[in-house]
Amino acid sequence: MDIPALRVEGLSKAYRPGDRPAVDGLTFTLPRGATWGLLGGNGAGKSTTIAMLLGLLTPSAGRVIALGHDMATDRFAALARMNFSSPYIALPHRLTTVENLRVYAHLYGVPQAERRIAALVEEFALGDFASRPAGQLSAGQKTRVALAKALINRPALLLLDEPTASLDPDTGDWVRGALERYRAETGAAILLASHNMGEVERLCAHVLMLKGGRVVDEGSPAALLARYGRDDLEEVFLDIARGRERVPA
Ligand SMILES: Nc1ncnc2c1ncn2[C@@H]1O[C@H](COP(=O)(O)OP(=O)(O)OP(=O)(O)O)[C@@H](O)[C@H]1O
Repeated sequence: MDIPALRVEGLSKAYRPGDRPAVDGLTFTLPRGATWGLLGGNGAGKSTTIAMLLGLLTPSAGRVIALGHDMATDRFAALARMNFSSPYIALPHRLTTVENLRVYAHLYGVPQAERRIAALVEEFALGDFASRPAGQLSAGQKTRVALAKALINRPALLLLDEPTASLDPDTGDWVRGALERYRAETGAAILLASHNMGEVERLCAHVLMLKGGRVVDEGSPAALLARYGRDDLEEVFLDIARGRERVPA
């Protein structure tokens, strides 16, 4: 039987008892080798979802099965084959780019770590600031180091929270290409939370539209465009955010 990259069942989180849940009964199955998008306005529950998928935040209810491992009971087996990048989690700022990559390579037990680091320095063009402390890098440079860190253990499941948010359009485009290549070469699955509709249209086979912690619509970008009678995902997003009815089929 083919084990999906991620199975999420009835996942919910209320930060305080009695609060409206930030994530409310999320259920989906991410197949291996697919890139899916998690879209939603500010406060829709994307980061809370990703934090629960990584086991950083304990769900109030529901289950996460990552690469066949239940995150509640068998988290470390899954985490060894997962990785992530998030603008909310800083790299140790006194360590240089390469020292950071060495620390993470060690944590993940990456074989032939120096070769892997050299390949990532090359791929993400980190050479100019390889010996500079992470705390002295620009936001865009930090993002590239964080993405290199996210790929260090060749993860089978990659969770990306706003992976290109601080990048200029050219670098953002190039990072999207690198992610596509990584997925094509390794068959990894990627879940991507993003506000960038162009990015989601380009990378994602399927999109979950979140509002108030719930999936209010989902489908391939093409199916969503057709369903709402729109030309781009930005318009679909605005329709959903503003509660406009979809165009009748
Ligand atoms: N640590 C926390 N304590 C209490 N409430 C929180 C906490 N973190 C997030 N929330 C609330 O949970 C809800 C979902 O927030 P979350 O950060 O998951 O949304 P998001 O979709 O990632 O938003 P954004 O696009 O703004 O990053 C929001 O109402 C937010 O205020």
